[in-house]
Amino acid sequence: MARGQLAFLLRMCASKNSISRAKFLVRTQNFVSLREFDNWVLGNKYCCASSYGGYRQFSTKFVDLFASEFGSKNPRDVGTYKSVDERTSSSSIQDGDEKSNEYSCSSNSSVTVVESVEFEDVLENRVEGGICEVNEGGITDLTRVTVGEENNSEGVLLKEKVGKVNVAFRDPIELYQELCNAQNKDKLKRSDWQTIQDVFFCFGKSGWAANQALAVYIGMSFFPTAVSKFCDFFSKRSVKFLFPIFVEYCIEEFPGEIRRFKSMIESADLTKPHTWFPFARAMKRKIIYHCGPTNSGKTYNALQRFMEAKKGIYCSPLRLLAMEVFDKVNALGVYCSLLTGQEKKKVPFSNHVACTVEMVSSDELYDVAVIDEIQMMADPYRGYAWTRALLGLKADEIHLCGDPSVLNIVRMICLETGDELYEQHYDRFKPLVVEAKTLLGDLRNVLSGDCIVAFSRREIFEFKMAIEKYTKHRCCVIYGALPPETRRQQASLFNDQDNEFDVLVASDAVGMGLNLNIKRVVFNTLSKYNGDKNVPVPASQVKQIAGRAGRRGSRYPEGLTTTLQLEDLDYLIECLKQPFDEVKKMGLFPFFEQVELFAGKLPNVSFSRLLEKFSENCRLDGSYFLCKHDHIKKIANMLEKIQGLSLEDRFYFCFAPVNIRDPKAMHHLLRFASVYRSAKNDEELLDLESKHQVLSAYLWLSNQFKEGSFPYAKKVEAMATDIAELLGQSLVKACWKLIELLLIEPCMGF
Ligand SMILES: Nc1ncnc2c1ncn2[C@@H]1O[C@H](COP(=O)(O)OP(=O)(O)OP(=O)(O)O)[C@@H](O)[C@H]1O
Ligand SMILES: [Mg+2]
Repeated sequence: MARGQLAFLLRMCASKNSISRAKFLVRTQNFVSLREFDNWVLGNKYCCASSYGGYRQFSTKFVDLFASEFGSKNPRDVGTYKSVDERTSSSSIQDGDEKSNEYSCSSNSSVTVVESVEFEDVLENRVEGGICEVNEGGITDLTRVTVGEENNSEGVLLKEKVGKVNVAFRDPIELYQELCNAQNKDKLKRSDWQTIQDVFFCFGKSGWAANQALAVYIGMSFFPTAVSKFCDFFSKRSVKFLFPIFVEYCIEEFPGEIRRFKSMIESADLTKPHTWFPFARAMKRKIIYHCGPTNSGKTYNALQRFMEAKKGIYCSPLRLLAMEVFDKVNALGVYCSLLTGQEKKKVPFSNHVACTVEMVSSDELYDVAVIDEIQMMADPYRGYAWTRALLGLKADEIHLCGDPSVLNIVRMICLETGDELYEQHYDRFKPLVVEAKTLLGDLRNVLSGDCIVAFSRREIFEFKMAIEKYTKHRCCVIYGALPPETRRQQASLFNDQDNEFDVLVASDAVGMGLNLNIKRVVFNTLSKYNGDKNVPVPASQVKQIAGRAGRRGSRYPEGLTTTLQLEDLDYLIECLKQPFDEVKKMGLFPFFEQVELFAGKLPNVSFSRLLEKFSENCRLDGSYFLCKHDHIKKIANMLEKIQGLSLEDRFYFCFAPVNIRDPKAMHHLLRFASVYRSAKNDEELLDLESKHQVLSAYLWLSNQFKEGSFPYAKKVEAMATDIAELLGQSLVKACWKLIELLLIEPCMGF
């Protein structure tokens, strides 16, 4: 950079509603400081709109004035300014590799406009995309500059500050002022202090610097004192001071590296997720938010519209709830299929489907969609599925059922998507009553219609056995690890009045939306193991679980709740009293295609490392967070050693619903992944061959003996076909076999 010149960027916004902007790198010449340049701008009656970091932003008006000063026809065209060069330029500056076109302007000052697309390109992302801060969920935009709606009537570009501003973009002069006022608590290390002393020693000895200082009336004799005081000042604030210069340096010296990183960051761009679904955006969707506490009729009302529709989809947070809706709707004569990660029950002639929210497809077109428990958008692990459903469902009418915690966020989404939002507010049918007496720690106080809530499988069975031993009650059990069919069977056994099973012992798997014949919810404890330690159950979850008591239409329309132990009662009351917290962010997770794009920028990296890198570098808008994915990474790590799986295979294997804390389940997943692809060596091929022989033997036997003696013939036939196909694939890639055999049996003359 030529001495005495300061480089800064003039960002000029173009017309309202247009995203194209004129971009200039402007160098002041003969201006001592940016401030002096500002004065020149103001002196020339140009309107200096605002400053952005170390750069100046100007309104469209300024661009026009600036253009007319230099005779440009089109103020938004960099090239036009350049062409003015012939008429007004007084000289040309050669500064490093950059060609600068100098334009004379007023008095004895001049401005240099340098077209610097590369440089601009690098900066654009940072300035336009906002200033980013890395946090747990990737990079979040803290500052956004939006052109268009936020241009006020004077054409002044407004900066929407969402958080603190990164010093990289600060004007050194402003920064200096701020540093002067700041109370500095940073302590330098001894070695850093020594380094700074050395630098200032050289500076103090520099004849050039002393000469330059004379120009601002710092005499030669005072110069060493000034340098020493400045050294002191600087040493306490050196990091922030140096940073803007560091940024300038990096941009000039490492454009390639910066461009590479930029492209990696861009491929991990999760901003503006509503634009990922152009078909849904092209629709004018009507969103109806059924907002209220548990047992207030939200799902019921949404389902009325679902059943009336020609084609509908119901998205549930739980398999059991999807099944409940599937049963209910079919019983009412509306043909409805069931789709969960594990089950596909296609009901002939059905136009309706009840599914778990992860199974939602944004390809199909629906008249009515219901997304139940919409507040789950904020769930740290699964939130992305609700966010995707809300943004991506192609339905004319979408009914959201949930508590008020995400109402504001849904309002914001609807503004972004352009969907119409209607709100319907509900109150609980009958208040939930807390029983102050509790069970006093004695399971003999269990009554018919009680649901005892425990958070571990072991406790669930202990309670079941104790209750059945010491009372006349029989218990059904529901917990997450039970297959959905078994859960459903247990739920209907409990709901059914004509049997002795009148008590339910359950985990939080009964927590959402279900309608069971529960009179009283009794919490065994209100803390839960989170994989690391015991933590209090969040109030929102306590409310959900307690809300299972006294459902309208059940045998007990008035609900009670209490605890097993007296000491837990206060926390229960506290939870039920707590208002719904407003949720500020919703979950997001990349689609496979996004991960694949990112993988292209980072070849030869393991899948779990890729996910790690993605979460470190992804960019998110302020109202989103990246969903936790430790469980996915754990599976990815386990599958690392399996050769030959494609990135897509790995991605979907990692989403398999296995309990990562269950070694058996993990072992089997590993085995499934190992045999998923064709056999990789002779041993595996032999294994497939002998499996096929066993299956063939079964089929042979089933044909020899009377029907029914070998009942699995159909299944076995399907398995045999699969294995035959796998064998075929393996043989196509069987070059290893030849090599191995050649090594082992060279004498056989292959
Ligand atoms: N208008 C109604 N007529 C008859 N039954 C109703 C009506 N509204 C709701 N119910 C019944 O009341 C019970 C609770 O309703 P619903 O499941 O809609 O509550 P919810 O607000 O969705 O609760 P949660 O937040 O727990 O999911 C259900 O069994 C439902 O069938
Ligand atoms: Mg509901």
